Amino acid sequence: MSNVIPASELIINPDGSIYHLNLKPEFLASSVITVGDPERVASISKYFDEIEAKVAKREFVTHTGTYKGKRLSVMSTGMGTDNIEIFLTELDALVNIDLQTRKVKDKHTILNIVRVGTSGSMREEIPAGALVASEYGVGLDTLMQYYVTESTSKEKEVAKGVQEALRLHFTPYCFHGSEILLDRLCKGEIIKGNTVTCPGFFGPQGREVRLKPAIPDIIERLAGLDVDGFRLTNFEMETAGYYAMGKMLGHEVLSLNAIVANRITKEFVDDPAAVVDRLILHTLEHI
Ligand SMILES: O=P(O)(O)O[C@H]1O[C@H](CO)[C@@H](O)[C@H]1O
Ligand SMILES: O=c1cc[nH]c(=O)[nH]1
Repeated sequence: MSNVIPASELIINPDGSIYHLNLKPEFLASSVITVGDPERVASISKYFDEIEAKVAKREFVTHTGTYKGKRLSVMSTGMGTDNIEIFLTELDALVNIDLQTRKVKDKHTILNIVRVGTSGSMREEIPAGALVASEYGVGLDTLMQYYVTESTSKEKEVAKGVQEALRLHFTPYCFHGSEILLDRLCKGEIIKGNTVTCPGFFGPQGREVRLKPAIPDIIERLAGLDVDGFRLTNFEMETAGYYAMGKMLGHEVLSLNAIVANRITKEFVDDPAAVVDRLILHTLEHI
């Protein structure tokens, strides 16, 4: 028998919805497509046969409906792993906690969660316009300093390699995405990669606008890393948080990346929405 989770720890709104996502369990499908940008939710749900629910609070916008008869939720998370921590904790609570009794349910429900996001390539051979499925996510943020995690020896080796390459004062984290979803979605034009998740878009990804990054050669250091054949491919801001939280909470999670920038050739795609749309249509067909 699990303990009652107090009102201050898992917050339920007066209408019975969960605090930040503003959702009730019945509004959530078991397959969820996630995006960073709240406006991207409608650019996916416009392909639905019908939309049964639209809910919004802060950066968390949800549309639930059906695509070719399959029930799906599309949800936005905003940017960064701090948002992903809130997002996945509350998403999991909607299916694995009885919100009336505030107890963990005896039967665990697994969600299929696919991130459809944008990303920058750190490899010349992965051009702007490519689509990448993240096999591993490596987090340069400190979110996992606050959770008790278990990782495989390969994940630990990669994390240590990245720490040494960047001479960081803390250990980054590394987690594998869902094998099941990789098999299902990494096909056609989608290539496999390993994604670095950064706690920012500019300095932490080696961009210099007015401020000097502390690690100005971060791209070269990360792109040059080789841990027994393991190579990093692209930068973004959420994947590692998804993979770590998803594994701890027991869900299938995959991150798909529309490469909009190549940091080596300095290119940015002419029409980012068109690249994202290719990834959206692929995801809707195969999820
Ligand atoms: O396009 P989204 O999903 O927001 O993903 C990427 O784009 C944002 C930065 O522009 C970050 O959230 C990064 O992870
Ligand atoms: O270079 C990029 C492009 C998209 N998103 C990122 O975080 N970085």
